[in-house]
Amino acid sequence: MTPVIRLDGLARSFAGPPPVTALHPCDLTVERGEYLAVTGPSGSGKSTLLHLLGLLDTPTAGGYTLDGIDTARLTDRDRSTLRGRRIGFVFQSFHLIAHRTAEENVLLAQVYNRAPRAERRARARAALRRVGLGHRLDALPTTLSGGERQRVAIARALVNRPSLLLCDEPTGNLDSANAQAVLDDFDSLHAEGYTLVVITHDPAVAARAGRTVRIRDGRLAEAEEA
Ligand SMILES: Nc1ncnc2c1ncn2[C@@H]1O[C@H](COP(=O)(O)OP(=O)(O)OP(=O)(O)O)[C@@H](O)[C@H]1O
Repeated sequence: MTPVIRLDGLARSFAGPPPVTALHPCDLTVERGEYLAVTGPSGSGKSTLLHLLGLLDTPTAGGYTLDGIDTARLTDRDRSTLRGRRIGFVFQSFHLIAHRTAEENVLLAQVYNRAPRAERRARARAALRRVGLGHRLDALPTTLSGGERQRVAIARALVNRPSLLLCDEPTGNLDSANAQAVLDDFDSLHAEGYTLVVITHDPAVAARAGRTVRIRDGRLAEAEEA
């Protein structure tokens, strides 16, 4: 089966001054259905890797194949379409649109799927019900708790049935009960066959993933089994 992610010598430097190699050439394969944690101290290169994996940035060397598609060959527009259709993002600070309801936030994520509006609305509601928010469809983010906001973000990330769920410190702004609820959601998504990559500095979050890679000073290495 085609891996979801294949990195071949992927690297990112910044010209500076001073010049910085944020990510040294790295190889990584993530198979469909894997649950991978990426850990590393502050400044190690986690965000740099996240931006590359999320097609939000382009590498200075090496290749990234997503779902068998060589991303280096794509135009900016095709990269955006690929990102919109195949990657679901969950960020630490939720990134919801403040003046739109939960349902509208999830609806708006579907600009890249060509379903009719009624179907998109039905999908948005189903995604919100899936994360236990069927009763808060019309709520504005400001009226939701942090845990509820993150569950709206998860519904938004899922609504296009992405190949990859890319999560950046997803529990970083949550209390421990809400963090557990989000991690439980990730477990069930993993059980359903979703591919998850979770970037975190929290060992308790990483411990939930089946596999961990570590970044240190821009170098990626497979972590030993705990
Ligand atoms: N746009 C940029 N220009 C120059 N240097 C950069 C840029 N972005 C990141 N860096 C440098 O690359 C290195 C890796 O940064 P990165 O943000 O990926 O680390 P991180 O592991 O995500 O850190 P944190 O956990 O604190 O967010 C750092 O030395 C950083 O200063």
